[in-house]
This record gives sequence, structure tokens and C-alpha cells, in this order.
Amino acid sequence: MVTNPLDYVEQLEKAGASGNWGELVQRIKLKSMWPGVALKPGTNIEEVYPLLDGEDSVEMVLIMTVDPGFGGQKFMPEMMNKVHALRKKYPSLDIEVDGGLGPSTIDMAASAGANCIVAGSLVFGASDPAHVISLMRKSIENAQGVG
Ligand SMILES: O=C(CO)[C@H](O)[C@H](O)COP(=O)(O)O
Repeated sequence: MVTNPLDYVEQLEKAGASGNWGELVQRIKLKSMWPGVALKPGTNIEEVYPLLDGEDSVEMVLIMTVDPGFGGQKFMPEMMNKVHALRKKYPSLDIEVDGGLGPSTIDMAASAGANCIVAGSLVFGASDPAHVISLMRKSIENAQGVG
């Protein structure tokens, strides 16, 4: 994530990025990488559907559960509607959530259908990071019925 995307346009062009979404996705996939797209809290979920329904679709959607910028912000539960809508429409899509995830919010995200979790403060502030990661993983597995 960047604050001012305009600052990066030239460098991205030199690196081979293109304004054509389909072409960009194809090129990423040709390099054996997985293209994904992130939605800020203010972006409607409908805006991502065209990137998922076409031939050159992204492999993962990241639903920001805080405004992009910095760690330690408060989780926005209202973003779970987006996760739920995506999971209903795309049962096998990787859906990631980022921001404010921890013991009091992980189950909300997991039951809405998120299967990838970004956690900053929780992990880096933990005395036993492996333990908190395992708790988060269990929550996702329970929601998926594989735990
Ligand atoms: O980069 C972020 C926002 O731009 C992330 O939300 C952040 O890294 C996750 O942090 P935390 O788990 O503390 O909310």
C-alpha cells in the first residue's frame, strides 16, 4: 500500500506494469505469482466483481478492516458484509482481512468467510507469537469446519 500512487506510476511502468487490468493479471500469472486486489473501507464490494468474473481474474481479495496507513487501529465490523458477500459469490476465493484482528475480532472475520488474516500488533506485541498465530488459525479452521 502506498500513500500517493502517482509517485509510483513511472517506476511501475518501467517495471512492466500496464494500465490494462487483464494484461497486468496475465503477466503476473505468467511469472507464477498470484495477483490480488485490496479494497479500502470506503470502496463498495461491487467494484471488485469485474476483476473476479472475467477470464483474467485476481486470485485474492483483501478487505481492509481499517483505513490503510498504520497498525493498531480499531477493527471495522461493518466490513464483514463485504467478506460475507464475497464468500457467498466465490466459495473458493482467497479472502484476506487486514486491520484490528485479534482474539475479539477473529471469529467475526472467520465466520464471515475470511481465510487469510493479516495481524500486526497482535503478533508483534505477543510474548508468544506462535501461540497467538495458532489461536487465529484455529478460529479460521473452526469456521471452515476443518478444525
Ligand atoms: O498496514 C496496515 C494498515 O495499513 C495493517 O492494518 C496493519 O499492518 C495490521 O496491523 P494491526 O494488526 O495492528 O491492525
